[in-house]
Amino acid sequence: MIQLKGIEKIYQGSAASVHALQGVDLTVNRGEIFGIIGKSGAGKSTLIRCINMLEQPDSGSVTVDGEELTSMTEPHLRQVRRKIGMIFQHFNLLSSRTVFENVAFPLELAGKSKAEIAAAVLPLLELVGLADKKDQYPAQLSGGQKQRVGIARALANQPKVLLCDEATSALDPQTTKSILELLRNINRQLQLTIVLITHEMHVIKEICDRVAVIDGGKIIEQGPVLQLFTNPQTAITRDFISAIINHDLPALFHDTEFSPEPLPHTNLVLRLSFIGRSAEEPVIAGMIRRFNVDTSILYGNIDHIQRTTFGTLIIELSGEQSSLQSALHYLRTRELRIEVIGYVARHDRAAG
Ligand SMILES: Nc1ncnc2c1ncn2[C@@H]1O[C@H](COP(=O)(O)OP(=O)(O)OP(=O)(O)O)[C@@H](O)[C@H]1O
Repeated sequence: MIQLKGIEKIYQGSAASVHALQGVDLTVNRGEIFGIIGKSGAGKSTLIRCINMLEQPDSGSVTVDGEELTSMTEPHLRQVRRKIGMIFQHFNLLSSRTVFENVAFPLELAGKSKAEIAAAVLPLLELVGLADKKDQYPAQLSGGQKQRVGIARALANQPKVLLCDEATSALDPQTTKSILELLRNINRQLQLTIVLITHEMHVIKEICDRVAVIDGGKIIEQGPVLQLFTNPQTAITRDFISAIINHDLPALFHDTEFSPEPLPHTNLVLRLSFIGRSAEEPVIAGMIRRFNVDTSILYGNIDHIQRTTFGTLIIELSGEQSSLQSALHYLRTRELRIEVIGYVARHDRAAG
């Protein structure tokens, strides 16, 4: 649906230039919700604005629904842009227009008649749950309601793609949740392809199918959201995820030295990651039953990404080295991801 190839963007400043995008390749499939996450200054806004050519790349190609945008004439581009809706962090509503008139605005620009406009706007206001606010002005609305107007306005020309530029960053957690639910609903109902940028991993976790991580103008990692959460490849991704899943060791271990190899009188500390059905299997109970090891659970978390269960456990195993190795071998045969954190000197706290 959307294909970016070799996108480069350099901003020329008076003192220095900024290489904001460096060879970005990205493919967004029809009907999916694709998230782009990155820190401040990573290049997210520049990237999303290249998709509808609000920002002109210096080189590379942008293809949306089969049309290449970078070589288009301005009038042709204006037409194509109608099929790409956009919503913004600060809503960008026209304060002197009512809710109805804000949503009607893009239809007026497209030359629609009054009757056509009335027929289009009211169902959109129903869709976003604001039919009763149609005669109010933006100043009379809450942040969440303003973003709903922004969404209705973005949908007015029946776009195939919706770009969301930090659409929930100015909203409180509860309102964020309801706006994300609305985006998920319209994605399904209208088979709308959605691209969103954010600096918050919980937004990605809540609604995205796939995600790309951008840093210093480059895509450093991308894939299905579940894969990224359960098997992050870069420190930056792990950092984002740690806002949701604790990948750090418990404070108890902060001053502990781990040996990568088993030594006499040491316990084994493991991080186990469970995905899907394996999260529901009694793996730990099975291990304890088979091998003579004591097990302390130091950290545990079970969560859901969309409808898939996943979890993380940090456990400390105590026992004879031969039993620890047998237990480790057993765990490795299960459908889990096992990370050996290391071996620690045996102490009093094991087997809680
Ligand atoms: N119009 C501009 N002129 C010069 N430099 C710019 C311009 N717009 C962005 N930049 C620079 O390009 C880089 C990428 O900026 P961009 O706004 O795309 O990042 P971002 O990830 O969206 O950041 P934020 O989350 O803070 O908005 C930054 O170093 C920024 O300072």
